[in-house]
Amino acid sequence: MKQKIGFIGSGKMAQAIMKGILSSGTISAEQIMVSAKTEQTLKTVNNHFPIKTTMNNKEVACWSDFLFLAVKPDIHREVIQEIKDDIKDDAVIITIAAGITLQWLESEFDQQVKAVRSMPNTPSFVGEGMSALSVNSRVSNEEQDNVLAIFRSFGQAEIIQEELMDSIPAVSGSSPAYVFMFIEALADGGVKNGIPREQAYKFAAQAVLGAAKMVLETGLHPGELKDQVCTPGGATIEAVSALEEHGFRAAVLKAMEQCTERIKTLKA
Ligand SMILES: NC(=O)C1=CN([C@@H]2O[C@H](COP(=O)(O)OP(=O)(O)OC[C@H]3O[C@@H](n4cnc5c(N)ncnc54)[C@H](OP(=O)(O)O)[C@@H]3O)[C@@H](O)[C@H]2O)C=CC1
Ligand SMILES: O=C(O)[C@@H]1CCC=N1
Repeated sequence: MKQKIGFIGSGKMAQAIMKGILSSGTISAEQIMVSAKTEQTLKTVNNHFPIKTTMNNKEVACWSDFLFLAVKPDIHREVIQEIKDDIKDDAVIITIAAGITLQWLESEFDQQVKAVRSMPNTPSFVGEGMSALSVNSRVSNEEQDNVLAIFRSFGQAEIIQEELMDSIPAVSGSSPAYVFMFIEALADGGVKNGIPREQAYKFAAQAVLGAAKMVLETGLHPGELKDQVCTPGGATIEAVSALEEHGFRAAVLKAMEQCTERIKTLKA
């Protein structure tokens, strides 16, 4: 791919994407330019990635064929006001922000903008991202393929109906946070029983990675995979029983409900 990719905002999510893109080798460092609010962040970015950086959002806007808006939802309006007259006529604008809709982007840019709404996640950093994307009618099939190629360079990506976008953070955008909590808790339990902490993290994280791969690669129902671990009258079913008793699944569903409620309030 030869196009130029810009990022306005270089925080945690943008840096995860940059790392994933560059590690894939699909896009070279010369094809990426980023901006941020502070010089401190751009210095950090430059320490990790040999890419162009600037404090000037307009410079990124007029340079980019694919322009990521990687700022928080409530910063989108001020950034768009600043850059909207500078973007290329055929630029594809990609927001990664929770709650920012395609219709809102179209109205804020006040022109026939090509817009993509996306929800990536931080495992993009290691090339294992999961991103959901919706595009507006002005994005051509070829442009959609290019956007998918960018997102697939750092993990998996799928187009979904925009109506479902508010529900994606709870299941894949935010969920790495709860999975990290789960891994931390597993490791704490191991440490409690005397396993050295570093080994406990490794055993816990590899068990989560392996379990996820089993779901993705066997095609078996997660319940069936769970059943395969539970030896009748054995130890695992005791753990499963205790998790049910303490509302494990209900806690996850409640967390997701609250996450989705919050997304609705983040709409600009
Ligand atoms: N973190 C995550 O796991 C995910 C986040 N997202 C979305 O990504 C977006 C960013 O989140 P996240 O990376 O976590 O947040 P961060 O706070 O880490 O990053 C925000 C970035 O925006 C920059 N910024 C703020 N104001 C401006 C401005 N006026 N012009 C240019 N840059 C500006 C900040 O600059 P500086 O660093 O200099 O202050 C910072 O680099 C959000 O919209 C969020 O919904 C989506 C999926 C997952
Ligand atoms: O916490 C947030 O609002 C963002 C959206 C998904 C992950 N982080």
